[in-house]
Amino acid sequence: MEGDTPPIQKQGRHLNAYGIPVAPSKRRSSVEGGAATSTSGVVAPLIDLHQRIRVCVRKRPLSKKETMLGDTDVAPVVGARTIQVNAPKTRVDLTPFTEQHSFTFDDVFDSNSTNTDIYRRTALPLVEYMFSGGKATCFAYGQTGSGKTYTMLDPQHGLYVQAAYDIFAMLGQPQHTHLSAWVGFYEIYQGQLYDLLNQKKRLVPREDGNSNVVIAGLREFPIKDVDRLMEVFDFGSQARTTGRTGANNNSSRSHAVLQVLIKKKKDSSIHGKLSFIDLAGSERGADRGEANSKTRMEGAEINKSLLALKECIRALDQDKRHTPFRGSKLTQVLRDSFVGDSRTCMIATISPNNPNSEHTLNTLRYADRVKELKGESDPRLLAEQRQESMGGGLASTEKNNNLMMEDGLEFNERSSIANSDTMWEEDQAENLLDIDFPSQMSNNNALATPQAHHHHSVMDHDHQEDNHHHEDEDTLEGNPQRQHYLRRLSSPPDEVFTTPVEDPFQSTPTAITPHRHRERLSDEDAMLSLPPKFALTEQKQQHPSSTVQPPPQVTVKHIRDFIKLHRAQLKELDECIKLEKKMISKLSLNISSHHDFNEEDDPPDPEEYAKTVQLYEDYLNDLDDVHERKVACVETFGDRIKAELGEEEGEDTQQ
Ligand SMILES: Nc1ncnc2c1ncn2[C@@H]1O[C@H](COP(=O)(O)OP(=O)(O)OP(=O)(O)O)[C@@H](O)[C@H]1O
Repeated sequence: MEGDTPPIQKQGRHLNAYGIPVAPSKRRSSVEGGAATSTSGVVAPLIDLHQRIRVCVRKRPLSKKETMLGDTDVAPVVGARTIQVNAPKTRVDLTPFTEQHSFTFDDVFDSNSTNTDIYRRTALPLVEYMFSGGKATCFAYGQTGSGKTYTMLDPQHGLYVQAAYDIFAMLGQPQHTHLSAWVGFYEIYQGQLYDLLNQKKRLVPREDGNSNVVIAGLREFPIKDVDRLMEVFDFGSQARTTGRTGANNNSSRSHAVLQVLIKKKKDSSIHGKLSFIDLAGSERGADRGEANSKTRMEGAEINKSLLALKECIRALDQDKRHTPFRGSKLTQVLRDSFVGDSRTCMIATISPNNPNSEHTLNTLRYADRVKELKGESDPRLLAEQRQESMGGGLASTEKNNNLMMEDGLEFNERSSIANSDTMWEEDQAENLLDIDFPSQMSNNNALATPQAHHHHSVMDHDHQEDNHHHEDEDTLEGNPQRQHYLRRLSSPPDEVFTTPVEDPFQSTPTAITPHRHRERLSDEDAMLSLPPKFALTEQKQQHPSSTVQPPPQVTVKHIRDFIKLHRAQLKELDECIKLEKKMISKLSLNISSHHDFNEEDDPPDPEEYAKTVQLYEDYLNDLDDVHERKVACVETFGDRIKAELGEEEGEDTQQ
C-alpha cells in the first residue's frame, strides 16, 4: 500500500498537526530517528506498555472499492510512532500542492498489521492490569468506515476475542482460581443507555458514595469460556443501533461498551474491570450527505460525546485536577475507569485514501490532542527509551511480552505467563480498588445494580431503576440446557433470574469519603492538588473578597506553585489565541485573494466559492476545538482559585 503513496510535490509545505509550517531542518523522519520503517517487519520501540494513557493509530488497507476508484494512500507510516498525511490541496491559482502533516503517537500500526499485532501492544497489557486488580478502558476512535468495529469487536479477531483467550487462560492459572469472569454489554445512543443483553432495556448510570459508577439494571453474565462469550456478544451485537450514513452503509450509530469484570468467587466483589468501547463514527458535517434530521441529531450527539471524551482523557494525561466528566453520558459512565489508578488505551483508526484525508487529519488531530507527544524526540518517549537502553524501569511483564513477541509465540501461548503475581506487586501496592469497591459484598453483583440508597448520588433523575436480577453462577453451570442460553437470554428476566440483588452498599457503609480520596490524589500531584486543607496551624486570616475562611497557613512555596500554575494557564490561553489568529488569517486571506467575491453584481466562481465555504467549515470546526480548550483551561483554573479560597468544589472535581 505504501507504494501507492504519491511523491510529495516539491512545492509541498510541511505542517505540524495544526497546519502550522515546520522548518525543514527541524523535521525528523524515521530514518533520522533511527526508527524502523513502516513496511512489514517493523518492530515498534520497546516503550512502556503500562503507561496510564496510551494513544495508538491504526491505518486500514485501501478497500477494493477504493482501489477500483483509483484512490491512493496518502498516509504513509514513517516510523514505529510517526505517520504522515499528504493532504492534496489546490492553490487559489488552481495549481495543486500537497500539505504534509506529521503526527507522533505511542504506536502507529501500518495497514499490514494484524489485530493480533495490535492486541499485543494495546489490550494485552490491560488484561494483565485487570488481573492485578485494576480498571482499564480500551477504545477505538475514528471516522465511520475506518475500522473501529473491525479492530475492537470483530467476531473472529477483534481485540475483545483475543483478550478473552488470555482472560480464560489466566483464570486457569492456580493463583487465579478464586476469580471468575462476568460480562455486560450496553450501548449509549442519543445520550441514553440500553442493555444489549436484555432487550435493550433502558439503564441508568448512578454513582455510589465511593465515586464508583454503577449501571442500574445492567444484566451481567458469568462467562466460562471464549465460545460462550462470543455467543453472548453475538446476541448483543444484533441489538446494536446501526444506520446508513453518507460514508458507511452499516454505520454504528451508538457507542457500544463491552464490560468484562473479574470477580472474586467467594463474595462476587469486583477484582478488576476492562471495558472495550467501539465508539460511533466520528463523521462531521460533510459525511452526513443526504442525511435526514434523525441522522443529523445522532451526529450532533455523537460529536458532543466524542469531544467530552477527548477533554477528559486529555485532562487525565496532563494530570489536571478538574476532569469534565459531566460533558456527556459516555464520560459519565466511564468516569470510574478513568480516575484513580486506571489505564486507558485509545486506538485511532484511519482510512488512508485521498478523499478521506481531511477526516484522517481530524482523527489524528483528535488523537494528538488527547496526548500531545512532541515528535519522536518527545521527552516522554526519550525517557522511556533511555530506561530501556539501561535495561531498567520496565515492568517484568513487558519484558516477557517482548521476549515472547520475538519468539513469535501465539497470543494464547503467551497466556501462561509465569509469576503474574510478582509481576504486579508494585501496582498492587498502589491499587486503590480495594477501597473503590465495597469489600464486604453480598453474593451479588457489585457494580450492576444497587437499589436506591442514601449513599448514591443519582446521575440521571429521569428514570426509576428496575429491580436487578442476575444469573446465579452455579445454577447456570449445572444447567443441562446451557447450550440454549440464547433462548433464555431473550426470555423475561424473572424466568431466568430469580435472585434479587441486595444492595451491596447497605452492608458496607462508605469506606472512604470523596474528601479522603482527593487527599490521596493530591499526594500524586502536589502542584495541581488542593492545598493541604489549611489545617496545619491555628493562624487565621480573613480574605477580603470571601466570606469563607482562607488558608490559615500559606507557605512561600505554595504561593510560588500557584503563580506557576497561573503562568501555565496564561500560556495555554495565549496559545489558543495564537491559533485563533492563524485561523482568522488563513480564512481572511482566502477571501481577500478572490476579488470577484467582493463584486456584488458578479457572481463568484462556483468552484472557488465552494472551496471557501469548505474552508469556513474547517475554520468553524477548529474554532470549536480551540474554544473547548479555552473553556477547559478557564474552568480548571477557576476550580483551583475556589480551592485556594477554601470554597467547596463542584461534584466533578471530587475524584
Ligand atoms: N484493518 C483492516 N483490514 C481489513 N479490512 C478492514 C480493516 N479495517 C476495516 N476493514 C473493513 O472496512 C469496513 C469498515 O470497517 P468497520 O465497520 O470496522 O468501520 P467502523 O469504523 O466501525 O465504521 P462505523 O463507525 O460506521 O461503524 C469493514 O468492511 C471492515 O471489514
